[in-house]
Amino acid sequence: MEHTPDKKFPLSAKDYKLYEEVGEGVSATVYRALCIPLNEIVAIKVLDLEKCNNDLDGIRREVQTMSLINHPNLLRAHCSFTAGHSLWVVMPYMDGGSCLHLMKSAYPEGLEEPAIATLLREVLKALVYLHAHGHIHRDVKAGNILIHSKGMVKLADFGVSACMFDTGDRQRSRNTFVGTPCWMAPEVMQQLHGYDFRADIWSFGITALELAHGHAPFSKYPPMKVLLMTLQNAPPGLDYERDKRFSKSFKEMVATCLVKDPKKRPTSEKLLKHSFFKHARSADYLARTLLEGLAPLGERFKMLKAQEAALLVQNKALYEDKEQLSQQEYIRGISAWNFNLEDLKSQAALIQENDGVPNIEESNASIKQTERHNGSGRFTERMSPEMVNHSKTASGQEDALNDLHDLKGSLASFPMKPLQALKDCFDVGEDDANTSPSWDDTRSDSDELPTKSSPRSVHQDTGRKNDDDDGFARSSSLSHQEIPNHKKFLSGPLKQDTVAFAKKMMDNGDRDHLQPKYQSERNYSGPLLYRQRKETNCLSPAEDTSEGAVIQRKGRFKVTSADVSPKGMTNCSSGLPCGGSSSPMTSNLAAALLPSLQCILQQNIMQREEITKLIKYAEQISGTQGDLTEVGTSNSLQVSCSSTREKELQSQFTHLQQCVTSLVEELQNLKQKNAQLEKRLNTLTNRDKRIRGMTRA
Ligand SMILES: Nc1ncnc2c1ncn2[C@@H]1O[C@H](COP(=O)(O)OP(=O)(O)OP(=O)(O)O)[C@@H](O)[C@H]1O
Repeated sequence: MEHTPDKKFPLSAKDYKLYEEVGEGVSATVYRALCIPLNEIVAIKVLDLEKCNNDLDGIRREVQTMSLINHPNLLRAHCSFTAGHSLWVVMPYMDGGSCLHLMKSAYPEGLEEPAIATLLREVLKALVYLHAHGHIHRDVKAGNILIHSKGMVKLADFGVSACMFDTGDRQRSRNTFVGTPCWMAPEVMQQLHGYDFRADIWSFGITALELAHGHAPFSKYPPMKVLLMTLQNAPPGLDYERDKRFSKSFKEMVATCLVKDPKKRPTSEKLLKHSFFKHARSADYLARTLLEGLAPLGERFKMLKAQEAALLVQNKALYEDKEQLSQQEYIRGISAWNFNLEDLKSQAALIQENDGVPNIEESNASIKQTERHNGSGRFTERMSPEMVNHSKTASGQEDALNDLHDLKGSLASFPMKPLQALKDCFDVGEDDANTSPSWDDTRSDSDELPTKSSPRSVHQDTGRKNDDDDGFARSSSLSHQEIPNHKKFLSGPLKQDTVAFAKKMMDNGDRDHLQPKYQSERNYSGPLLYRQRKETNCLSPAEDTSEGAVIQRKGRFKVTSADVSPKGMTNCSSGLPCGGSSSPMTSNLAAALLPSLQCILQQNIMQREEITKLIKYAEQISGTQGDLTEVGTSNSLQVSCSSTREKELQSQFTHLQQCVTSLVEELQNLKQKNAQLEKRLNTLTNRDKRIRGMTRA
């Protein structure tokens, strides 16, 4: 399977015999094949050029890169040629398949650390080579790490790679979104200053997490959300609790890769020296621990594909309505995925149209545990029950609204240039069954692969497949559904659509219900500072005290008071008449006063409780109101504050604010009286004691 430069691979389709399908990509199908003259098993990637008419440059680049590179950890093409409407790329057959397939069929919960270290070290070596030669891979992920049954590891798929020394048109390719969302570095998404090889280091870190968990972080979310989460959330990483089985050095290695500032990420060369890679073992170890006992790749592929197809049938009824939405998501999940804001809007609009199903998704820990893997494709996402539920649930609405809010926030740091670039929606093209190459379905006698029984066969994992999807299982027959043009290229200003959508959501009265989750669920890092401000509910030292101390802050509203602190109370009493200077009183009088003083104290306590309750209630109302007002003032949503409900809430809030203020005043008065009475009582008690003492004497 190693690249053999001396061997001349024939440049004609007739010299190859295609066997079973072993993989599928966006516009390509990969077959195990026999090179007849050389009697050698190879893999042939058949690209339908008619389907790739938008990306011929990408294909040319892939083939060019694949033939020029020369590194044991990079998949190099033997040769390539056209056959009818197709381009055939002949390459070494990696009979273990991709790491993604491997996990899907045998290790759905992820791999063990030594195996991960071994695989990643090999991938890193490939990256060192690529980066040193001025290439950025741009699509590092488990789906592109291929393994051979002898344990060799190769990084594949240069479909979206770019040369850092490119100029002109090719340089422009570094100013567009390429890659697969979950693995994509924030700077690639943002495109503020372009990006370099360090984008691969981010993807490498994500791949490490993918291998550790069996799926990439955020993989259960639709692309819009992945984009927002990557930009706004703290970088993902290995969790102290959840990932106890992994070493500190593994956690550290992942953390060094997943730093949002690309300048702070290590180079591939430096990363290779990280102590984590000392845990790496031999190729033989990989072969023994990962591949032994597995069914041949073609069988595993077939099995997974059948499972995905069954799932599609199972969910057809639910799914039908969401055809376009899911289709679009599916399209986006693949490599060379392109963001399209117009498309995102329509996706949000589609989500919004559904309602009524309770939100079960995000709070459900078991679902979290069985997060689906989107992998390099989104085939199962479009049909898994979870996905269907996602689009049907109230949480879908909620997420959509939240995402639109977030999108608005992100736009501040989101340059206009990429937004324009994004308008070219990735186009799947039309289905054309006639362009498929002819191939032989039977296994050849000359097949190099040993047929082994599979103790860890795909059957083991049937139950999980609902949640665990994979690009690998995309069926050409199923994936080629047409997207109507109006869905492919939606036009119209972003603002209007989002406003309409957000407004509808608000008019439905959903906002109140949305807020608590909206606030608790997010990790507001990044540009959305207004949210952090919103959540500030205590007085900071820098707080403006001109209006009095802020005792509560929600949104743009503040509840202020002259001074309600205990210290303030003491000060307040200082100017009041002191009981000590009053006329002499007998011990009997003091005793008579005691019960009424106790009563006042009791009342005071009860009133205090009432006020606390009212403050809490006012906080809730003001929090909601504050949020809505922020939405109302935002540029992108431009929600009008004039709805009746909002007015009602506003007057309620004002009323409550007044109540709170008067109650606070009342409380202060009572406290002052209380303090006075306490002082008088003390004086009387002292006087009483003195009198008693004198009497005794
Ligand atoms: N040489 C090979 N040997 C064995 N399997 C392969 C080989 N090349 C590719 N495959 C399988 O075929 C799948 C699709 O191939 P590839 O990634 O090149 O297509 P693609 O169109 O670029 O896909 P994607 O959009 O997911 O990146 C791979 O994920 C892998 O499982």
